[in-house]
Order: sequence, then structure tokens, then C-alpha cells
Amino acid sequence: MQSSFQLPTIDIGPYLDPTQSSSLERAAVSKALHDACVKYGFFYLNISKYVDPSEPEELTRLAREFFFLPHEEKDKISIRNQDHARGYQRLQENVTNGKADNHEGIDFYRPVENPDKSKTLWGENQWPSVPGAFQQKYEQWIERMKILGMAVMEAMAGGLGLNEDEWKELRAQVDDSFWVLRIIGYPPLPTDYDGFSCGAHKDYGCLTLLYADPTRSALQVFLRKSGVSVAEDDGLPNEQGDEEGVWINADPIPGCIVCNIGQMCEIWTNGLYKSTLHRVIHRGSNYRTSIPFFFEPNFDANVKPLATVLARTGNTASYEPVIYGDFLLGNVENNFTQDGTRGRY
Ligand SMILES: O=C(O)CCC(=O)C(=O)O
Ligand SMILES: [Fe+2]
Repeated sequence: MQSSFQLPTIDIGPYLDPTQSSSLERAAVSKALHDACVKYGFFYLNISKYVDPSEPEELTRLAREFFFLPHEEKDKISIRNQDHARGYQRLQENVTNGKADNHEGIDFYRPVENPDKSKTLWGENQWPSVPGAFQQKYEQWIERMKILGMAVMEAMAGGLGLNEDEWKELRAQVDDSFWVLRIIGYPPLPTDYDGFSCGAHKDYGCLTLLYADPTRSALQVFLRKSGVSVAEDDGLPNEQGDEEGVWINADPIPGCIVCNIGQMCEIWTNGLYKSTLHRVIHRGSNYRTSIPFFFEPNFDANVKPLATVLARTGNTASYEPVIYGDFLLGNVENNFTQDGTRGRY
């Protein structure tokens, strides 16, 4: 594990408030973002001018209050009540790479027009009634994260050199984002546990905007580096396959959230932006909480390599087009395990 390296920090301010910034400032943000996406697929977003720190701190308090409730209370909003996607998942109910993750969580998705609880994904969000104000505070956060996601997408379009029409085309694929909000609680990982707090994975969609409490040495990111392999004596099962590189910590930075790109961005950019493996190993003694917001494409978005990027990457598409909603449903449905539990979102 390399500890000295830190992922780059991007100040997204100029795209959040374009009337107060110059096109030169925005171009500099786009360039920094582009470099971070090509090199790492993971970076910090400085949002200190946009979000008061007390807001996500309050969300963390509410999440902990919920997770510390008795089982019976939490199970009132279990995903088993309805569409197997929206609601509470018990500790070790989620499975990644065949192993039960040592976390509990609650998932909320963009509401749908004609909910049907018997259809995967298609139910209604289950908001806990205790603690009070939970829904209101989290809905405020969702609205903020939707705006932030769109600002990052616009900065990305600039970094990719898309013209106005191409940006409009891309924008039309994310302007009704089928977002997911996940609230995760991590008790300490027992030393003899056969699995992880959250096993290594790539995120499905477009952008992940992750607020995590100040716990250090929990979230790890796999940095691809040719010629370097993970030390065999790091005592952890291999989760990176044959890929060469190292695992680094992505510790929280005050005023920043962690952002990473998902597999849909990899398709749009024909592999120029790689979605990056990450995992959580929380061996500390505290109860860790994280709140990822997944800013995703529209459910019906037809995601395929963008013409401009295709031209720049040798004119051969390395990815098949996908309808985002089909891709998501396939992942969620394939994730059911034999006892009816499911893999993580
Ligand atoms: O808890 C974290 O830091 C990361 C969680 C994560 O990667 C996910 O839910 O996709
Ligand atoms: Fe993730």
C-alpha cells in the first residue's frame, strides 16, 4: 500500500457558477478534470464554496441514528418488502465477488411514474420515519448532488473537446438522471472475516459523488501502473486479477468529496477514461458512514462512444452500445444470490 500519493483535487466552482467565472478559468478546470479522468478515474472535488460542511455532517448523524436502531425497526424498510432494490439491506446482505460485504445500507433511486413493487427496481423509495427530518435532509442533498453531477459532466465535455452540439447530445442522455443515493454503515471489519467491508468493484454508471465521514484508511483505489504489482505479502486476497498497479488510500479531505467515473463514462470515451477498481477495508474501531450519490444516465439513454472521442481513439469502437436501464437491470438482477439476498448496487 502506497501512503504518500494523493489523488488530484479539482475545484469545480467555475462550472457551478458560470456567470462568475471566465471561459479561461473553466477551460483550466476541464483540463485538470480530463487529466485526472485519463490517469486515475478518481479525484477529489472541492465543493467548499457550494456546500456548508454542517450539511453532510448532519446527514452522517442521521444515518448513524438510523443504523443504531433495533433490527426490527430497520427491517420495516427492508428491500425484501418490495422491489429488492429500494430500501434497507442488513449487515452482510450485499455480496461482491461472491463474498458477503461487512456493511449495511439503504438505497434510494429516482422515483418512477408507475411504481410496481413486484418489479425489480420499480417500487417506491422507503424513507424511514425515525429519525425525523431524515427524508427532508436527504432530499435536499439529492437536489444538490444532481446539480453538481451536471456541472462535472459539463466540465468533462469541455475536457473532451466536445462542441456545443455534441455537449447538448450528451446532456440529453443525463438530464433526467436515474440517480441512486446509497447510505452505508460499516462496523469494524473483524480480522478473521472472509471478505471485505466492500469488495473490489467498478461503479456502473456515470459519476459517483462520495461524501464519507473522516475515517481514514478505509476506501482504497487501485492505481494502474505497468511494471508494478501488489506486494504478495500485503496479506489480502488478490482482487485486481492480472492488472498491474498498487492499492492506495483515498482518505477524506475536509471541504471535498471523492468523485470517480463509472462504466458508462468509459463507454462514451471509448476507454479513454477508465472506471477504476475500488474497495473498502475498514479495520478501525469506529462505526464508519459513507454516502455515495450515483449520478447516472437517463434510464433510456443509449450509451455509445462519442464521435469526437472515437475519432481521437483510432475510429474503432471498443465498446458495444448499451441502454443504461437494461444494463442496470441486468446488474441488479444478476446480483441475487441463492438465498434471495442481492449484490451491492
Ligand atoms: O464507502 C465507500 O467509501 C465506497 C462505497 C462504494 O464504493 C460504493 O458504494 O460503490
Ligand atoms: Fe463504488
